[in-house]
Amino acid sequence: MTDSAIDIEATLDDMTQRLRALLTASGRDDVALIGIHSGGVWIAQALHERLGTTTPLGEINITFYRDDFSRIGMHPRVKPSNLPFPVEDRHIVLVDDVLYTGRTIRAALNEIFDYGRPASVTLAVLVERGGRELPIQADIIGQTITPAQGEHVKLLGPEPLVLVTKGTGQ
Ligand SMILES: O=P(O)(O)OC[C@H]1O[C@H](OP(=O)(O)OP(=O)(O)O)[C@H](O)[C@@H]1O
Ligand SMILES: O=c1cc[nH]c(=O)[nH]1
Repeated sequence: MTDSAIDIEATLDDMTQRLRALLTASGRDDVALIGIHSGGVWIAQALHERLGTTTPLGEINITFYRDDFSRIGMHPRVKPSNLPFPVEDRHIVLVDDVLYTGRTIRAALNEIFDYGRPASVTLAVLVERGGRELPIQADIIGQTITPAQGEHVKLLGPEPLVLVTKGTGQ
């Protein structure tokens, strides 16, 4: 089996603890979680279970909202978004696996706001790496990693969850 670049289970436990503390401190105990397809949904599922959140998990697929959509087009079998709760006035926790340029989060926020106006959005990511191209930061970061120039990190899953680092051309 491929070795994970980080201990995912321990990182998820630690994120859950910090997220719970943050939500309690800000009076946002009643939250709805939304994972970004696909790795973000796996992380959101893990946090949803650990937090014991009662609102069903939401999933969004940002394909239509990507700022390079006209360049890459759409995969014919793209999985649709599913937000099984009203977004209006809800405290949302948006979850993704990797935060890099911030463009995926920008697209996800646009999509969420098309469903309604949330009371707040808290961002939780498993890993963040440098390279932001937009003024977007996460509230909860599992691990900060510094891949070498040209390396790409990817979360494999859903079972087991493994974070791999690949050089360009591999
Ligand atoms: O901050 P950014 O520069 O937007 O990068 C982060 C995004 O990149 C990856 O998704 P990707 O679109 O590569 O697809 P994947 O979920 O299939 O890996 C990852 O899952 C994040 O959603
Ligand atoms: O390294 C990276 C950069 C963008 N998105 C990823 O998933 N990994």
